[in-house]
Amino acid sequence: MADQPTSGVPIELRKVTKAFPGGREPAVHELDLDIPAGEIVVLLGPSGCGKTTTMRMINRLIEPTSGDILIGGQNSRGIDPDRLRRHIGYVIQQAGLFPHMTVAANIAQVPKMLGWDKRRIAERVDELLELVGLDPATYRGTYPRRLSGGQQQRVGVARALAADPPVLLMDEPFGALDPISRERLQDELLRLQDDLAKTIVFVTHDVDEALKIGDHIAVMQRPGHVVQYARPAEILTSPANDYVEQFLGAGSSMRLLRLTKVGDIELDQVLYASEDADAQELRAKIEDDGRGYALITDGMRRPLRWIGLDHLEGREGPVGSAGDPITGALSHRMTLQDALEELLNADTDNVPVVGRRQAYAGSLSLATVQNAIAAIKARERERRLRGVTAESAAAQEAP
Ligand SMILES: Nc1ncnc2c1ncn2[C@@H]1O[C@H](COP(=O)(O)OP(=O)(O)OP(=O)(O)O)[C@@H](O)[C@H]1O
Repeated sequence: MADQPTSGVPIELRKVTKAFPGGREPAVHELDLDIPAGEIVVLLGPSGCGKTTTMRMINRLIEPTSGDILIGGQNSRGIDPDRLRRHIGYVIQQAGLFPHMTVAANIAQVPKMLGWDKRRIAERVDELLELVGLDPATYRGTYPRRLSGGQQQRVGVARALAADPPVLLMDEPFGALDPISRERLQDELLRLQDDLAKTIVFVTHDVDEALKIGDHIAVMQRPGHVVQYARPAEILTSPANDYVEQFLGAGSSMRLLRLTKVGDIELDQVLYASEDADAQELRAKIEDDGRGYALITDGMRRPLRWIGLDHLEGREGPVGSAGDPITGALSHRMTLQDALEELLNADTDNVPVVGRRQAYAGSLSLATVQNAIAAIKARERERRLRGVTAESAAAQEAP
């Protein structure tokens, strides 16, 4: 097995149409879509808008009536369908595992077809089980019926990744799971994708799922075409038309909170110092800063304690162990919604945020979150206004 996973390749759909015999309208109609390498692109839309048909044309489970699909620049019509499918992982709802095969045998299907030797397959199966968070010793010999829905889905993902394909197609993979397992698997997919950088086409009709996991979202409408193709924040703050707006539904502020990561907003820069800092020098800095407190960090800049002027009163030499231990820290990867929950339950108004290697990156308070949401909305209003002005100017110039 190569150490570096094979990263994604771009997929291009060029005027792709699928008309099923006897259908009143085509399932997919002249669809153009550029799916960048290494991104998660979500096909989002109501039932019957052609999401599954689009996806299944990519791995040629369904043949387009017309149009072309290029995978890594190569026209899929020229690739043998079996060969194509070995290079495209496919994950479906309820995993679709073979019940009479063990977990290991299910995962090993494609490597076996590719003629890998037994040892390489066994090593790969264990590696993949680890990757999707299942202990190999416990699960490799188990049968699917003994697994929970979430565990089955993890095995489904491991199976799709078995031969390290550059492309993954995921058709409502978490649709049958309870909300908690579903969230967990979404998080894990994002974590995996950080390392794997596959090109992932993901079908869902769940708006929140799309906003959370998509790098880009293609909002589809019947008959099989794309009405808006943009990044999640843009779809949320400037829906292309009434159809998209209605499909997204109400609650855009709450969705913005879910969509925005703590690391995306401007954090409060509370003064920080190490335990070695001179107590009286720090005291002077805190007085200058005006906030009345600072954060003490260790040598790796990891937050340890809050310190106030009273803790430093009369203290000579280094700060040492003075101050009150912090009761928690927020990760820069958390959504603002999760951060808000923590802030509401925190003992202090400000909570430190940690970035890579748990190093202090800034602080967050309720007021900071509120300002950030207001700023995102104001930016968007301004952008829309500019768009409208440009449109009316163009209309006036028109003969
Ligand atoms: N094999 C088929 N034969 C005839 N019509 C089909 C076939 N497969 C899909 N269709 C029709 O094509 C249209 C698009 O179906 P498709 O399954 O791609 O939609 P979808 O957006 O994935 O819907 P869902 O969310 O319900 O899965 C629908 O009108 C469907 O009835």
